[in-house]
Amino acid sequence: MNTLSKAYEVGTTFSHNIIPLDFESIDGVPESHLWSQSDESHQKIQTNNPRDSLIPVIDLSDPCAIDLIGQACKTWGMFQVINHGVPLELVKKVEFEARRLFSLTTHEKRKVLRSPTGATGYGLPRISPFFAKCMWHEGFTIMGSCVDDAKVLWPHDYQRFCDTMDDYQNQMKLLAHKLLLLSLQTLDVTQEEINWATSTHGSNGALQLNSYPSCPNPSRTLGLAPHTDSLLLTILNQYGITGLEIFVEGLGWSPVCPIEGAFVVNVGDLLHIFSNAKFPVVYHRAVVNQSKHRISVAYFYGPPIESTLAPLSNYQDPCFRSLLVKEYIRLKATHNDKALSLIRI
Ligand SMILES: C=C1C[C@]23C[C@H]1CC[C@H]2[C@@]12CCC[C@@](C)(C(=O)O1)[C@H]2[C@@H]3C(=O)O
Ligand SMILES: O=C(O)CCC(=O)C(=O)O
Ligand SMILES: [Fe+2]
Repeated sequence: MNTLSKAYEVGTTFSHNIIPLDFESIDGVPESHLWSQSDESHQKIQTNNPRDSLIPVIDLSDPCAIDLIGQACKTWGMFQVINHGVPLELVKKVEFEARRLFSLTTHEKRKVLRSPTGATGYGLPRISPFFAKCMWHEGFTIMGSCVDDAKVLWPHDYQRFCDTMDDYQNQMKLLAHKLLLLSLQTLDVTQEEINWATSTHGSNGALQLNSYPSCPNPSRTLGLAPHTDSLLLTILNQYGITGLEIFVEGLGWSPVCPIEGAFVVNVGDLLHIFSNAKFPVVYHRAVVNQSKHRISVAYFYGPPIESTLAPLSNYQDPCFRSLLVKEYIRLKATHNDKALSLIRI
């Protein structure tokens, strides 16, 4: 078992619906999924052209990549990366397998439903209990091996799905290490701290397959409500369909334009804390569309859950108190976007 799943396998204090909607069988958007126009999570303020992304696109083979990554992390907490070395064929296989999973019948998918106290499997976004309205979303969470669930879904043909997800998680971990190393080198960091953030021993990853079925009334609902990601770094593929938006002070919700072959990389809460707030966390959400069934795949990378998280020691005034990684995961699970302020000094 992946140790990260231990940190997430905890009783929730919410009694909440845990089953995604049967999107195939409904005509309109039910009341449960209609977000009110006045809800600020839902406001649409797009003042820029959706084709120009604000956040930088960085070529990993560029000799200046390190400075560009440092700059992007400090300014936006987000960037897109190209020439990252992850084989395109594998990236495509992951999309194919994710689509294969989400095209199963509701009955089949519910056989691997994430339990209320579980970490992995099919289900609603974990942040759902913090919002009054439901999201136009279904997800499948993998932490380490997904063989148990895959065997239930495809008793005679589970290996292909598992091998693809294993290969992809390995590639994502390598890329996460590379990107963390580059971004941290632009801060005042000790070798020990670099080792902690990029240690291969006990470090953790999770893969989230997101599915946003086409929606009859996309302007009245949300695919994924605004949130920050919890771990150190997230590496996301939007698979060519627009949907990801970031919140920019003074500008509002602004799209992150999908670029063929690129990954969107963003700073998570743990890296924000570790960097002593030198790297901001970015609020983001996903919107849905009327004609396309959008898939996105996010890899979340984190340090060992039993290790201590503290702001970089070379900075004189730590903004956050130190705590165990698993304690932060618990705080986030119970307080969502208030978690950071609870550990602020
Ligand atoms: C390792 C992770 C990271 C998780 C929890 C766990 C597995 C699923 C991830 C997501 C995926 C969807 C958004 C999010 C906010 C959610 O609801 O579930 C993410 C969350 C986080 O970054 O906090
Ligand atoms: O689907 C997207 O573009 C965003 C997904 C996301 O934010 C997540 O999985 O944490
Ligand atoms: Fe996210």
